Amino acid sequence: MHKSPSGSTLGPGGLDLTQAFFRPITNAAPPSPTKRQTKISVIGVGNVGMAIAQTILTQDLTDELVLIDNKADKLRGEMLDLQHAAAFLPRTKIYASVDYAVTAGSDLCIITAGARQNAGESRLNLLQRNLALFKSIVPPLARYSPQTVLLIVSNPVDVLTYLAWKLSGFPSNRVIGSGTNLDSSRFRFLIADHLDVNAQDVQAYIVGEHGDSSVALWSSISIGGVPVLSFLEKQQIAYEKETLENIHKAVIDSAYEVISLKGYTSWAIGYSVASLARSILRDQRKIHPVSVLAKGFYGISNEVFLSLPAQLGRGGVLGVTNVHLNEEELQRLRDSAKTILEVQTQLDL
Ligand SMILES: NC(=O)C1=CN([C@@H]2O[C@H](COP(=O)(O)OP(=O)(O)OC[C@H]3O[C@@H](n4cnc5c(N)ncnc54)[C@H](O)[C@@H]3O)[C@@H](O)[C@H]2O)C=CC1
Ligand SMILES: CC(=O)C(=O)O
Repeated sequence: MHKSPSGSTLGPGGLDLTQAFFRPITNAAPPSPTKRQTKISVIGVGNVGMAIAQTILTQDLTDELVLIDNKADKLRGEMLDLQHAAAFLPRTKIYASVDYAVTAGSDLCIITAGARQNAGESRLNLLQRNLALFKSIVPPLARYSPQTVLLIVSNPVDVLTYLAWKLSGFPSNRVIGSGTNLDSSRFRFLIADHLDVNAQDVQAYIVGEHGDSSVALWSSISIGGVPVLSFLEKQQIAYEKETLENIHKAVIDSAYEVISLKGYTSWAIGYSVASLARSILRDQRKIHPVSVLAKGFYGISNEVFLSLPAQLGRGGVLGVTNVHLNEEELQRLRDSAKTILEVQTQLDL
């Protein structure tokens, strides 16, 4: 920028930017003082963080998007690359910094930073690698945004959600793990594919650990309002338990397969987390299977986070649905809680 002889600012080509010619809109109303800006911070700009960021942008879920990572060059590169799409996207201010001060006043902080699985590796194996990292991430986030909702995505997501709860000192309703929202989408896709219906018409939940001990709630599946298992039983159509188990196994194997093929998973988790961001920030009161403090539900007496169908809104978790579990599902859910608890006891807080 240069100055003209009159002292006004000159833009590219020496054009005087203060001339009326450059004011594209005249008599514009001043910005509304009552409009509340929404701010989302995404911590970690790897495959998952960027898939989430770009889905949030395309779905117009926030006024400000902040990116944080400890790799300054990659971070700036990702920020610029997204900013350069401004002409094709809803208007969103995008910032990036290695300094957590930029996250101040966030409504939602999404943590995706950390190590990911190698091919064939369990999520639970990542705990020690991501523990130290969370100790450096959660306290500054909580300090700069004391009213925020924390949404944890890094794995092992259930144990790290518990850790984030402890490190933040937040009430449990404001600390949520993305949990089995993704597994349930994979489940709905596979059921829909099997029955040749639309996945959006399939209501079906995977609960428990986001991982190998997850639990499929077969007894509560419905399609277009028709409860599947009781319908099949009443019609005396022998439903194959093995087919059902195979679908659940395919859900568990999904991430392993994608990781062995492309090295990581990203697009589905991007959409999954954007759906959670929408329900929280737009106070949708929608039910999602997400990782919540499970103590007191279904006979679970320990402080563990695992996925249950929960109602999400502006305050975070508004409640947990009283979905009916049969004896087998109940036992599997308690076993899943035990698996998570065993890993959690390795935490050195
Ligand atoms: N909960 C879920 O459903 C899913 C969870 N994940 C998990 O998400 C995490 C991220 O996966 P990817 O993005 O594929 O990994 P990635 O390796 O592509 O990205 C990780 C990012 O974290 C950053 N990072 C590392 N240490 C940091 C620190 N101290 N502060 C700030 N940033 C830091 C890295 O620089 C990198 O940009 C993994 O733990 C993975 O297992 C992945 C898919 C689904
Ligand atoms: C990596 C992972 O947790 C998933 O895609 O389910």
